[in-house]
Amino acid sequence: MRRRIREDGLVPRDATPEDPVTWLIGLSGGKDSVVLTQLLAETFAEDPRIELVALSIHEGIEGYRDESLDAAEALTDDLALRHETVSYSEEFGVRMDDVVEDDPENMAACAYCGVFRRDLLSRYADEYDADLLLTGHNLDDEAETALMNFFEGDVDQMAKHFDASLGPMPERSLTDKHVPRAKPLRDVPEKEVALYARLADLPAHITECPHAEEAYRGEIQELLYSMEEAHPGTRHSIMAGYEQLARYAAERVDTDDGAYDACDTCGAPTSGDRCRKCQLLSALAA
Ligand SMILES: Nc1ncnc2c1ncn2[C@@H]1O[C@H](COP(=O)(O)OP(=O)(O)OP(=O)(O)O)[C@@H](O)[C@H]1O
Repeated sequence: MRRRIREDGLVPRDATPEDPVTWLIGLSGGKDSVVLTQLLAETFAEDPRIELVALSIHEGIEGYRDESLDAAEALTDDLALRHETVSYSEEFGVRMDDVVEDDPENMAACAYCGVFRRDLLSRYADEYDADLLLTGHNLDDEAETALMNFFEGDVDQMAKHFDASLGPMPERSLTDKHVPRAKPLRDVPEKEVALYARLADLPAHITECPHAEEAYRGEIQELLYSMEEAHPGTRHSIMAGYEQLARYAAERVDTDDGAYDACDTCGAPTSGDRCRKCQLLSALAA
């Protein structure tokens, strides 16, 4: 993780103890974000150039999220880290347990949840003046995303991925519309993250979300498991090649084509009149 942070140039050269940078960590209380938070806190405990803040989002998933937020609370207490908690119900007036029942757009639960979560992570990153938003995505998560972009033939998405979170900082085209993101655990296989959480006895909540049903991602996951078993190292080589291709794509595709506007309803950056989150909230309210 430390090598990844160094190679990606995540700590800006001009950060000083007098003028530190703020890193917002998305802390779900699951194993990946718990390990990420623990390692970042250890690494930067004595570094006055970096201020860490953890943000946990309660999606309104009874039982599941209550327990993982307890884990997040225990960890941040232990690390004496600033920890903020927000919820879909307070922010949007919806709970995922009800959204899956209503399902006005006939979509998987993760499709709603991902839009709402991204909105809150970006909004609070802005609110806390964060310079970087860090999430616990691991090697398996990233290799799945890479393969999905390949299989969907979505080169523009590869370019966006590079500029948003994948590329080394100096090589990314950054916009002032979104706080840059980073995934420092993206070289570490999921099983190794889980093992670390167990061996370090971290308070991680290791259970699958009861609403998880991303059918396509599930198929890709199966494919990756079997390829990795037959050809160890497949995930790493996918990522090495993908990063290179995404870099070339980002050089050719203008990922900030100036098409950003403010959403008519909430003011969030969007390429249309209304952002996706506001469209979904209207559909849920109808
Ligand atoms: N409820 C949440 N609150 C804050 N951050 C979140 C939340 N859910 C996800 N994230 C961020 O997005 C990353 C990837 O999400 P994913 O759905 O894989 O998480 P998870 O399986 O709930 O937990 P983890 O990845 O921490 O094991 C997480 O590692 C975390 O950084």
